Parts: sequence; structure tokens; C-alpha cells
Amino acid sequence: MNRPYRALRMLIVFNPTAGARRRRRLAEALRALAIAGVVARVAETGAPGDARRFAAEAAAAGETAVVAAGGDGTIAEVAAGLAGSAATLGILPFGTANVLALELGLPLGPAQAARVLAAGQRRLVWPGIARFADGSSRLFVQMLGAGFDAAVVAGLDLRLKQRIGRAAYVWQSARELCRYGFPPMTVTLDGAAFQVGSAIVTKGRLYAGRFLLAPAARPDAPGFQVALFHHAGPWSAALYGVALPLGLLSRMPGVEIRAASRIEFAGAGIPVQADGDAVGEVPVSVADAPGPMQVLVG
Ligand SMILES: Nc1ncnc2c1ncn2[C@@H]1O[C@H](COP(=O)(O)OP(=O)(O)OP(=O)(O)O)[C@@H](O)[C@H]1O
Repeated sequence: MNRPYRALRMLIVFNPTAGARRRRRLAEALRALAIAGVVARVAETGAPGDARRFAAEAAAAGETAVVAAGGDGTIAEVAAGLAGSAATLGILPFGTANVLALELGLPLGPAQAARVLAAGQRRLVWPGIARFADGSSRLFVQMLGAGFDAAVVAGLDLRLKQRIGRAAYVWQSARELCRYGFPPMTVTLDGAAFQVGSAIVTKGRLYAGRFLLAPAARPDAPGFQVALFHHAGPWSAALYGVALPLGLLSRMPGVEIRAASRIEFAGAGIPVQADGDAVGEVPVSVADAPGPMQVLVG
């Protein structure tokens, strides 16, 4: 995927919700792009769904590169809008966790990330698709979680996240340890059923930032790694929360990582998150997107 390529024009889909700092980061990226000779138009989102629509319209109009400027949720929306088109996805990682950017080794500084966009090196990323019982679907680029981590995402106070960043997830995790009921869930991996408390389906190795979850993951290939959390309850969840930043999660008792292509979740009252956004409830099934997409990387 490394043949010479240079998008001299690109659309940047910018999610402004995180406030003034994100706007300053965009201005810095635009300056670096201009210096590199790239003409960038900016489309600002006003609501969830706009990023996907802007990206789809740009791809239909023949835009060669569409850049998601935001967190993993905005990247997933732009990726969904570009799916099936020839347009390349670019990333200006302006989120709180920026897991996909870290997974792909992208720099987090705005000027450095802009220079990556201008350089035009590409690699493949093969997204997943979650399908819900109501017929809706959601494309994800990095991961999908059902159970405790989705409860944390669903309960997150977005204003607190704006103020204190990732610490808001730690605070919300502590709150959910006290109130999440850990209803039992069945996860079926390519026909084999497991009873678990929570599960995370991931395309990448990393989770919640730079933390290693699934060492064997391959973002560019079809299929998934699935982390099964066999022990349910607040004590186990707290232990897993401590093990994650220490890089020990995949080796904890009660944690199993398996490869799978088709995953089905069954249960009642269990929240689901995809790429850090609350997206619905179990039952949900997960499969590969019809094809991979190209992403600008350094
Ligand atoms: N203008 C907007 N107003 C409200 N919601 C928006 C807007 N633009 C995008 N969104 C929604 O916000 C969700 C979260 O956005 P995004 O992931 O970029 O930011 P974040 O939550 O600050 O980052 P992170 O996930 O890293 O914490 C997206 O999935 C998108 O649907």
C-alpha cells in the first residue's frame, strides 16, 4: 500500500465538541498542512451522524482523502461514511484516548499528525460491523465492548471528561463498580458458547489508550480477538482495572483471549459500546466489514 500518493486536497471532518483546545489543535494542523502544500477544507459537525454524512458525500463527490479530526467515535463515523468507496481515511487524533492513532503508531501532536497526512503513506485497516436486534448497525475501527466497560462509557459525564480527560473514565469506573449489576451474558464465538460477565471484541492490540490487551491482534486482517471476562462482579472488575495499566490484563485469572470471526452476544439489560461511544444493548452480532479501507499513516 506504499506506492507514491499525495492528496493535495482533503476534507477534514472536525468534531468541535471538546472545546477551545481542540480548535487550537485544528488551527495548528491546518498551518502544517498549508506549509506542506495541502489544501484542506473543514466541515464542522453539529450533531452525531454529521461526520458519517459529510464523509459519504465527500467520497461520492470523488474526494481522495477525508480526515477525521476528533476522537475514536468521530473516526468510526468517518470510516462508516467512506466504507465501500475509494477514498482514504486520515486521522487528526484530537480525542481523549486516541486508541486507533496509538495502534497505528500515529503521532498525537497536531503538526506532526498533519505531516503524516501530507506524506500520504497508507496501510489497510479492516473494520468490524455490529448488528443490533432493531436492524441498526454500527461500523467500528478499534473495538466493541459489552458489559462493564460499556456501562462506564454509557454513564460517563461528558462535561467531566472535557474538564479532566481520561481521569473521568477512572471516576466513572469506580461509580459503576458500586452500581453495575453484572448480568450474565452468553458470547458465541464461531459457534462455541461461553458464559461471561463482560467481553471486548478488538481489531487492535491496544485498549483505553496505550494499554496492551490483545497481543495477537491484526488491524489489517479480517477477524477479531475477543477478551472474555469469565469472572463477573465488582471485585474482579476492580482487579482487571488495576491489571490493565500494568500490561497484565490478558494474563489475569478468568481472562481469556480468543480469535473469532463471527461473534454473537445474548443477554438482557447489557450495554454495548463501540469505539468509546454507547451504541445500544445486547443482543448484538459482530462480523467483518465487507472489505478493508486505506488509512493514512506515517
Ligand atoms: N457536533 C457534535 N455534537 C455532538 N456530538 C457529536 C458532534 N460531532 C460528533 N459527535 C459525536 O460525538 C461522539 C464522540 O466524538 P469523539 O470520539 O470524536 O470525541 P471524544 O468523545 O471527545 O473522544 P474520545 O472518544 O477519545 O473521548 C462521536 O461518535 C459523534 O457521534
